[in-house]
Amino acid sequence: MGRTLLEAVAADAGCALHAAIDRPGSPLLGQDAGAAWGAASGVNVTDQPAAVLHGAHVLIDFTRPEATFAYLDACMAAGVPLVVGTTGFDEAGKARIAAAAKRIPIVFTPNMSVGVNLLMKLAELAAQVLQDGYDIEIIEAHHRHKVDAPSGTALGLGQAVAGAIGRDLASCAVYGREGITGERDPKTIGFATVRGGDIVGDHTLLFAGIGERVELTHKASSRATFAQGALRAAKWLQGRAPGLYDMRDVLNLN
Ligand SMILES: NC(=O)C1=CN([C@@H]2O[C@H](COP(=O)(O)OP(=O)(O)OC[C@H]3O[C@@H](n4cnc5c(N)ncnc54)[C@H](OP(=O)(O)O)[C@@H]3O)[C@@H](O)[C@H]2O)C=CC1
Ligand SMILES: O=C(O)C1=N[C@H](C(=O)O)C[C@H](O)C1
Repeated sequence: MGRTLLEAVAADAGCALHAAIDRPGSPLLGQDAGAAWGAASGVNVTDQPAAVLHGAHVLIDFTRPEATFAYLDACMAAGVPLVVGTTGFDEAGKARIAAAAKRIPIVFTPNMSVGVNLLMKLAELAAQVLQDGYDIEIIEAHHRHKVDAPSGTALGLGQAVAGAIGRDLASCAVYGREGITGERDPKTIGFATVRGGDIVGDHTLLFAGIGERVELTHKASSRATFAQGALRAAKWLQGRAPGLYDMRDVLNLN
């Protein structure tokens, strides 16, 4: 995503690259951020967020939770808004982001695409209509390099559905099945994960009833859609009060 973001910034006349940050020890440190695809950006990659954030309008983060926490601290110190696309946080990690959002404006969202955020909205409506007599399952597929499962988007979909029909996701989620599982409990929400090749990101929300089923599916075919969403969120954050926002706020879907 870092590279896709750099390409998106370079192509957007409304954006300018201020800094490019990678982890300590990265072989890219000190190199021009555009070197990876042969387009000089004039900005060298650094592992020192605190040193480069002053003067930035926003930091966009697609990394790992432990890196996000370091960027949260640096953004709070510099008073810089933050867009967090990283997934894989536990409840304590999410609480840490929410606490930081009392001091700086943060957009925190597992999926920056317009289509998935519309899907979240449609999911709530579908769940309200189909909550009785339909088994709810969420199936996601991603590339072989993805390290967290289920995807942040799948969990977000589960949260949206559970919230819409008054179920507690923490107690009704079933993450995969194996062996003699017994019959399906109708109140559960099931998750299934596929990992392989270069799948950019597929999500299906399935309502399976007797005699019919409804499937709501989103398929991302390019990571550019996530980068475009991140830039949209970054622009939307300018001048916002501190607070925890998500992509549905940015897209006016809430
Ligand atoms: N919200 C959304 O729309 C989307 C969210 N994502 C999420 O974004 C995250 C990144 O995805 P992706 O780009 O595919 O992952 P990659 O593994 O390709 O990239 C992660 C980057 O973070 C760096 N990194 C890892 N650990 C640290 C650390 N401790 N400190 C600083 N940097 C670190 C990696 O450096 P190095 O390679 O040198 O280890 C790498 O540059 C994932 O959580 C993914 O789920 C992805 C796409 C869309
Ligand atoms: O890791 C990815 O690639 C993606 N991660 C996000 C997630 O976990 O939901 C969003 C998107 O599907 C791509």
